[in-house]
Amino acid sequence: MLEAQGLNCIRDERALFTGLSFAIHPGELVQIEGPNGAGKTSLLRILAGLASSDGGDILWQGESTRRNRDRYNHSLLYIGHQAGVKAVLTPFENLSFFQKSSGKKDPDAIWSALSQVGLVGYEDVPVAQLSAGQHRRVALARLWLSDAPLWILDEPLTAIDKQGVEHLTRLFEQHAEKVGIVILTTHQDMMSTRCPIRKIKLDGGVWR
Ligand SMILES: Nc1ncnc2c1ncn2[C@@H]1O[C@H](COP(=O)(O)OP(=O)(O)OP(=O)(O)O)[C@@H](O)[C@H]1O
Repeated sequence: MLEAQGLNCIRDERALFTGLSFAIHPGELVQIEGPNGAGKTSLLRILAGLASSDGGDILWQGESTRRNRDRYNHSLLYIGHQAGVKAVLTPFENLSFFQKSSGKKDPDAIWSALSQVGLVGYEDVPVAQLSAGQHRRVALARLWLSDAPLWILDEPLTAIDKQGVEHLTRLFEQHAEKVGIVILTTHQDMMSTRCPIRKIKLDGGVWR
């Protein structure tokens, strides 16, 4: 379970949210909603440990993430706006690099992930030469390679076509069904058929 306890986030002397508290259980698919500038990315970065809050705490499996940062980092996969994809490398090289970071070497799994995101045939093209949607797909292919139970995804559907959005939505549902947790932001409509999407809304310093 992931718990936010009384999180405050002040940016540029503006309170994006204060006292934000929630608990997200295994099996939940959660969308953080709100208009541009409401603080969605700020919240996801705080949850992923990439930015500091201005008060409050985050608990993973009942323990403060400040106390056991390594354990928490191994439990989560964060894909943000800067998707961590190296433009000079090919999709295959990017995914090999990601795999190695978790101590694995499994080319078959990389081929399978490339197939899931429709990039077989582009595996040896430098990412810099790919389209925006294909670039995003390289980043998202990591979802098929990750064992992390907690996925924190900032706008994963941006630049993805309609069919891709449907395919990713099925993947998010499957991850939740396998008692994972998916927390994401998107401005697109997501039609989840197998798993209700819980929404947490940020708007002008208030949340619900
Ligand atoms: N490090 C920072 N320093 C100063 N201001 C920041 C910082 N990070 C975010 N902000 C400000 O906080 C506000 C919220 O930004 P954030 O990116 O979290 O919004 P968002 O809800 O994700 O927006 P969008 O829907 O446009 O992606 C913005 O006004 C932004 O300029």
